[in-house]
Amino acid sequence: MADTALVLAIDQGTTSTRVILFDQALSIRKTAQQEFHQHFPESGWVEHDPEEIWSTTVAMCRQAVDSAGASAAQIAAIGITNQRETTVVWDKTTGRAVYNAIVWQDRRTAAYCESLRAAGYETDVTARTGLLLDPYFSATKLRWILENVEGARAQAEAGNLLFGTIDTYLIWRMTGGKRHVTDATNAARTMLYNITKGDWDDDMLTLLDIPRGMLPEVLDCAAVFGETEPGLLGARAIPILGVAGDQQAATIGQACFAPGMLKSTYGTGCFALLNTGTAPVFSTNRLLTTIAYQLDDTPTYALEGSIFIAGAVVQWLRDGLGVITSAAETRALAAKADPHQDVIIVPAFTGLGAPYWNAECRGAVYGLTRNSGPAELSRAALESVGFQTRDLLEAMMADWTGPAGQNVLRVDGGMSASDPAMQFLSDIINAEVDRPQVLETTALGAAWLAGSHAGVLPGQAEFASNWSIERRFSPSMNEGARDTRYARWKRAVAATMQV
Ligand SMILES: Nc1ncnc2c1ncn2[C@@H]1O[C@H](COP(=O)(O)OP(=O)(O)O)[C@@H](O)[C@H]1O
Ligand SMILES: O=P(O)(O)OC[C@H](O)CO
Repeated sequence: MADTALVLAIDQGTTSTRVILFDQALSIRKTAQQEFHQHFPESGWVEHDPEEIWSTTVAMCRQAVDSAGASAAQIAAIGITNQRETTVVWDKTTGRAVYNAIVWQDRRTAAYCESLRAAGYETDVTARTGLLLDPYFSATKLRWILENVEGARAQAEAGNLLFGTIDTYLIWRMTGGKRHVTDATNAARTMLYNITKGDWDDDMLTLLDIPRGMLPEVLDCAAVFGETEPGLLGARAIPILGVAGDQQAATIGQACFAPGMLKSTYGTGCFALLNTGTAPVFSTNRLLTTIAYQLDDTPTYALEGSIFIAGAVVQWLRDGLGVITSAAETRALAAKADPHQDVIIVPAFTGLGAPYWNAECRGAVYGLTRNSGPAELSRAALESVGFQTRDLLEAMMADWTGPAGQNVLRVDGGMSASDPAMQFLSDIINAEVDRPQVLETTALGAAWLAGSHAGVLPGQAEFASNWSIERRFSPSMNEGARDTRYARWKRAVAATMQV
């Protein structure tokens, strides 16, 4: 193992592209980050420009390497982690996308999903893919492009168009069009992949009328995905050896390798994943079944709860209401909130995700008085994330009969920096909440996949034993208060869904 070996992790997220250079001690040498444009062409539609995703990725890779004073020769491997489900279709000759990337948040296929549900398909779709019939996933977005972009269906049937999630699109570009591949975790988010058979599902392809030839080859998370075109990051071709969807990469970065271990990532939204081992657990409580990671041809499954608004509620206080100027201000404001007021925000700005899956309802604030102000709203915003997490964990625990892990929730993501939010979370779920030293767990997971496959980072057991805690939050709320407050939240959600 050369001392100089570095691993480059690309974290292509919903709002920004981040590239982190790790050394062999898994310390961060350099981070480069750039936001890109969000396009909202119609109500409920969200798109990204694939060229901008590509250009920010190349620019941030170069910036991270250059500003670290490193050279391509020192980079042993590249790992990629990405916003999941977001769908790109491109022409395999020109490399140009035929339409913008349709983002995971986009709801344009809601009516089509509803028609499939009304026709009785949901149970079968869930049995095959682990997912629910929701516009969130790639399949109906891909179908929309084939139906609505002029000439796309004919081109696809002639074998000229390719489909990919963002990992696949980036690898295609990075390898100069030589490799059309994805990993099992990203495949599992398309609603076209049979998660128990480990292959694209022909019945799903028939149902949605999608040509199989458009789909990438599916590999393990640590595998040879290709190598960069010389010139992209210096003269040397660099191998791409690790890929996982961002929430799965965070599960890996949090070393949740044993059944019963649970992580929750608080970024724009919140995604909680419970490792359920090598056999899938199918939810009876409206959670998703997904692949946490696949190594050595063996999938490890997870139950997933997806909340669409977590840190975004704090952004709304800042950008929508203008009552704060930075997210961190919520800490001091929440501490000043009147303890006699019980303001509740149900942040259903784009409907509610798991376990409610209500696309139609919209947000609400309850319990306002003449004295309610920025302090009470800040506290309510931070608490809304704890309440929503409890909803997820209640559903998970109802589904899960395996070992309880350590009855600990490992947290990460930008909002996990908020001490009051994490303390309330611990209080309302009545469990320990552990915040790790490295909060960039998503990039860390991708780096570990690539670096361990390259032989420059430790194996799974040593990686897990190196995971270290920065702070543990323990529950301090009494049971009566916890029950009263959670019951009020449930009433607030019920009322919000009725309006
Ligand atoms: N100190 C803080 N207190 C509360 N929320 C925070 C704090 N710092 C960041 N956030 C929230 O975290 C989110 C950013 O987290 P990040 O992991 O970068 O998200 P993403 O990857 O989804 O863009 C923002 O929505 C922001 O409002
Ligand atoms: O880009 P993020 O961090 O908001 O994550 C998005 C998720 O992968 C969507 O499923």
